Amino acid sequence: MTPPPDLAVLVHRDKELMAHAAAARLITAITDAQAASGSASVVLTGGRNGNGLLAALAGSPAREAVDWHHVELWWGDERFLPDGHPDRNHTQAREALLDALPLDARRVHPMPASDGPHGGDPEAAAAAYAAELAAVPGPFDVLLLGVGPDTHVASLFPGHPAVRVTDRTVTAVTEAPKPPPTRISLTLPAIRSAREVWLLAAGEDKAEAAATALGTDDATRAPASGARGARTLWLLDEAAAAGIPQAAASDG
Ligand SMILES: O=C1O[C@H](COP(=O)(O)O)[C@@H](O)[C@H](O)[C@H]1O
Repeated sequence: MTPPPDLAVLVHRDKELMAHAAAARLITAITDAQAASGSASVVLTGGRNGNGLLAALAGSPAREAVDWHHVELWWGDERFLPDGHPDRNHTQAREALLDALPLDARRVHPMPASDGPHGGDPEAAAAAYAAELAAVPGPFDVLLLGVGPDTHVASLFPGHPAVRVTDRTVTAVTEAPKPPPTRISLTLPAIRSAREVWLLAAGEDKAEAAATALGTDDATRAPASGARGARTLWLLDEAAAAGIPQAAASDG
């Protein structure tokens, strides 16, 4: 399998190296975007690999090269839980990195919490986030997605109706197969509007997911396969790359 020219698969030795290499790549992407337009927009992901990247970035002296005040931060999905809940992707991102950065609070856009202005109504919360997104011009520069062992990305799970939503940028997700069951997620069309989509997968429990998603175009069966930007990068470690054909991958 030779990947199309707008898709690359990079394989790093292990998950620590993958996290550090992805963090370095993100710093470069942000500084490049800022050099071109004065600001950069990044969509964060939850999960082990997303948080690993943020922790690596927190420990990198090169993070000082970024003008953090002019970074627009969004989330690809959120667990619909009270603000500050330890399982919220926002809480985990704050702990891993964000609290240590000189960000402009007006440019940080967490998805609504279940104790926010929309109460426990995930549909209203999703609509509010879609409106917030629509108010800020321009495509996302980099959209990060952790790939789940079942090929889910953001909160789009295989076979779940949310994968097929195409009439809005943000959707409520109920009855998710992974706890918590109620979530908010960008839709595939919103993900596909990004300049760059980076899919992160490390560890042997991601090997089957990576092989499946890279071998199909059926996003309903394997949501990660439908997560494509103008440019798409799969960032893997050797364990997660174990099932993909050699021809598809390059050493990171
Ligand atoms: O629940 C979620 O899981 C995925 C992947 O998580 P991982 O721990 O298996 O890497 C993550 O991408 C998503 O943002 C999150 O809400």
